[in-house]
Amino acid sequence: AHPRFLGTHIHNARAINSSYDYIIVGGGTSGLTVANRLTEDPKVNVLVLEAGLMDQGETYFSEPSLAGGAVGTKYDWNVTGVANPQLNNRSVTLPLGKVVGGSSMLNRMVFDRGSKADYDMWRDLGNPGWGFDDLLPYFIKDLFTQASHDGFGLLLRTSVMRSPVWASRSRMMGANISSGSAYGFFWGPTSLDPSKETRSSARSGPYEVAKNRTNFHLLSSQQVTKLILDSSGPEIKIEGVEFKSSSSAPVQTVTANKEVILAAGSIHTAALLQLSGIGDAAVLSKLDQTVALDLPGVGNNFHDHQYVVLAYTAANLSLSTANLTTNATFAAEAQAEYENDATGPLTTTGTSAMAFLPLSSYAKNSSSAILSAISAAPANVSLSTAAPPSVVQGHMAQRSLYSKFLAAQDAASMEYIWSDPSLLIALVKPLSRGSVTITTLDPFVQPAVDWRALSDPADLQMLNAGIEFGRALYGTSALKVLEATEAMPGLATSAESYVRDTLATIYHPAGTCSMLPKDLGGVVDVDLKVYGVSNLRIVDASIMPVLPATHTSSTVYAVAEKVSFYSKPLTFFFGVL
Ligand SMILES: Cc1cc2nc3c(=O)[nH]c(=O)nc-3n(C[C@H](O)[C@H](O)[C@H](O)COP(=O)(O)OP(=O)(O)OC[C@H]3O[C@@H](n4cnc5c(N)ncnc54)[C@H](O)[C@@H]3O)c2cc1C
Repeated sequence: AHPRFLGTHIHNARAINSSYDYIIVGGGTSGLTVANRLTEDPKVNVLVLEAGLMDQGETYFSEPSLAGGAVGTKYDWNVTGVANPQLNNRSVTLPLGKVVGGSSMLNRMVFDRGSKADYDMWRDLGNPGWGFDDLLPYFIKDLFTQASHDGFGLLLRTSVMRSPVWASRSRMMGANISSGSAYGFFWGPTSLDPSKETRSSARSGPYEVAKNRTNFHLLSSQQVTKLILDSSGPEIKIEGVEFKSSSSAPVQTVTANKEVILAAGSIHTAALLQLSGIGDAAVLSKLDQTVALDLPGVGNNFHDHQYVVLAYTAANLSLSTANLTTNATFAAEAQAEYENDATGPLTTTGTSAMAFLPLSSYAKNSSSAILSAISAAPANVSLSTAAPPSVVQGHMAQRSLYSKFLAAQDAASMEYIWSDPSLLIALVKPLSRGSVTITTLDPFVQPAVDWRALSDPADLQMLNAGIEFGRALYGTSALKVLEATEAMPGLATSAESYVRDTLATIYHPAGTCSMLPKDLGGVVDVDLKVYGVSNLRIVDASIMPVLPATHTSSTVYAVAEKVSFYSKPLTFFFGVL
């Protein structure tokens, strides 16, 4: 047995206990949120195993204007997807946090929620208790216990507007983004501590709150490589996990007295299940993996938000983000202002002015044709031929709800982010579905991430319409003052070829362990327990059956808050508002 260690962040793997009530795999956004809630009960002890490092206080983890600076560094898994024929055989890179705090440390800090229709779709797919009204208390709870007037929590707010043209002249369309009407133009909130104007993350929030509790241990730089299964009973039981600091390091083990909770994110949670013999038997057998549990949904239903840039130059833009790189005096003043007073342009990420629009708004002329094409297409049009029957059934159920969703006026499918003087245009309700699959039993080889973007032709049609609408915005009186010229794609290039050449992820992978009925390709039930396993839950972005039309972090926190309540043994729940 290991000697008992009464610390929190443990640097020596030998210093942990031999068993814990709960073992959480992944110390990211969802994992740390659940760890914080579980360790509120001093009788419960929790170990978080995190593959990444603890940060060293780098400025890109705190200053809003440097948000995303950790992408491509040692704090990023640096995953590359498989070549996609629909994208002219390009492989798209997918940044993912590999650090204590996970992707909440790498993200661009937009902190919004989807519309009522987004989460009601989750409920209507066979998940009672997961509609917008059910989730709202957990959105409000988030990391932070005290709600402010806008419902986004005291530690979160927006700051100085660095895009005055868009922000002041875009017509505010009355969007009430915190209570289920997340469509129209708005100034997006950011996850930001207003007392210091620094990033709020799972590291600065739940980790800081929980870190001095003696019942909370976090072991970083240790990758969980396998779940240890006991298959002797009617349901599989997870006895514990194996972990290693590197491919060549010795395997270590730790035992779970109650539950193992997977929070390794949409790519690695699915891969870890497959490495442990839980997944689509057809896929596992090909790898000579012993099939402990045939659960075809694992790794399927993978989807992500995706964007292109409509790039402009502007003759009449006096103040812009670019001044920070092109004007040394301006940049020095901004830096001094931030350091001395925590004010000024460096308090923003530069991408807070945004619009989420329904199909009928951005595709006025083509929305009927797009809806008809979706209805007429074979239900499995976007799926691989290898998709298991239950996954096909689940996709059919999604598509029938999509048709209603896309026809609605109060549900968005396209996002516009102002990045002066250009626009990022993101498809936030894609129909195409891909997969995440291990290709070897070596846990240090990244799984194949097959995005299959644009495999459903309707996605391309929506993006084409989205680009046309974006162009039209520059002709409105609000934006005409910029005297802007389109730089990319430029009128000589067709929108379609531009999309195929440049479409990229906007960093919201989801769906690979969907919360759905099992016969619809589900992996977890409404308590987020894995089907067929008595003590295994999944709490990360992989459980989203359909991506909401919003940036995902606030939804990830809300899901983790909701499941913490289910997980908590013998504790009382006092309400969340
Ligand atoms: C570059 C970028 C920009 C983004 N921008 C925004 C934004 O502006 N707004 C927004 O709302 N959302 C944004 N997101 C998305 C959002 O941050 C994620 O949806 C969310 O953080 C995912 O939370 P998670 O708990 O599912 O996974 P993560 O937070 O990624 O946590 C997973 C953790 O598990 C660890 N792990 C993985 N495998 C193992 C293993 N085998 N053993 C041990 N540990 C393991 C990882 O290292 C990681 O720390 C962005 C994401 C990225 C990457």
